[in-house]
Amino acid sequence: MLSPSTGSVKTLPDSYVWPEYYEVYSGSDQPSIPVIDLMDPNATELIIQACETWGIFQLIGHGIPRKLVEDVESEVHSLFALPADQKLKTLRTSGGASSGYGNPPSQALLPRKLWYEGFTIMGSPVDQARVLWPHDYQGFRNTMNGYQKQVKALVEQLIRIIFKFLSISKEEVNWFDDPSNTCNAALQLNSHPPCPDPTRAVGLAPHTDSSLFTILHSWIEGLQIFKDGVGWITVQPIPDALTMNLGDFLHILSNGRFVSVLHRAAVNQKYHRISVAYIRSPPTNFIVSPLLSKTFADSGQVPKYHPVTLKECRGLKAKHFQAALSFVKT
Ligand SMILES: C=C1C[C@]23C[C@H]1CC[C@H]2[C@@]12CCC[C@@](C)(C(=O)O1)[C@H]2[C@@H]3C(=O)O
Ligand SMILES: O=C(O)CCC(=O)C(=O)O
Ligand SMILES: [Fe+2]
Repeated sequence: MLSPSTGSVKTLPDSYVWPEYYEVYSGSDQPSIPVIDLMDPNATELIIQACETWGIFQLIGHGIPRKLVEDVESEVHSLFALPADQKLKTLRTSGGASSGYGNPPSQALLPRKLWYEGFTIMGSPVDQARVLWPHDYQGFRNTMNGYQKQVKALVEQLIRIIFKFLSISKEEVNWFDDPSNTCNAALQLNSHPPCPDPTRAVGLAPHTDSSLFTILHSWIEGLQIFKDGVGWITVQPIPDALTMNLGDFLHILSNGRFVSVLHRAAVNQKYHRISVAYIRSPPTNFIVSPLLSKTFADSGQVPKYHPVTLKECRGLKAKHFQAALSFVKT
């Protein structure tokens, strides 16, 4: 967690220095992640292909209005601009999956400090909004509610495409449409203020999301992904695109066919970078096993992972960081 004074700090304090950390692929042949137009008649095939090769792509033609995304940016900026003692009133209760201000669970026990502040919204944003702005919380609440609704519909549309491809039936995932389940999604707000020494500092540290699918918005460069055989590469933001990344649970469900992409956020000297992730997961106690669908199970594949719940997976992640999934391997 950043200290309140870091905005004006001229040199990077030692506690934020990550030695030999910032190696980014800089070859001129740097590959870039696929850009997919949801209105393209071949969108489904392109999405499946991108899930198999990259685990991440940029989506255009998604129908989420730019004005709404601009409003979200501006509300998130005002949240992080609040005085520290105000933000601390919403401090997350533990390292676990809860709402509020503080480092998210996979980032809670890292050896070095992050040039980063985070805020998690699970369920309705109203309780936290009331604490942050006791007299004027409607703006934040309405904007976040509106965005939550739209990204929820979009991410579920994509997950359905994938379930269909994996021949997973509605009955097998009846939790997916259960409206009483509010702990299966989080709006993760991330703030990376300008940093005096960006090549030695780290924003959100390397992780995979334990989600099915995540929708990520940021207008400023900073998201980096790890591509096998290439190394860390920077994702170039495209106006109006949303970045879609797969999480551990679609990786496990697909028996490793889809990539759960390792990613992190780099910081920069000039801009205050905000990013907003909508992370959609199964319910915490649902047991996910590879080849859930009978069609796939009958195809003679051997499961590469043990059945696992989201709860177990998050616990492993908090303890073992990127190595977490290796503990679930058969
Ligand atoms: C609903 C979620 C999803 C969480 C946990 C909980 C609230 C915060 C989310 C994140 C956000 C940052 C990366 C991550 C890996 C983390 O550390 O916290 C995510 C994690 C997950 O994907 O499991
Ligand atoms: O800031 C970014 O681009 C990455 C955010 C992210 O990975 C997350 O919130 O899970
Ligand atoms: Fe992430």
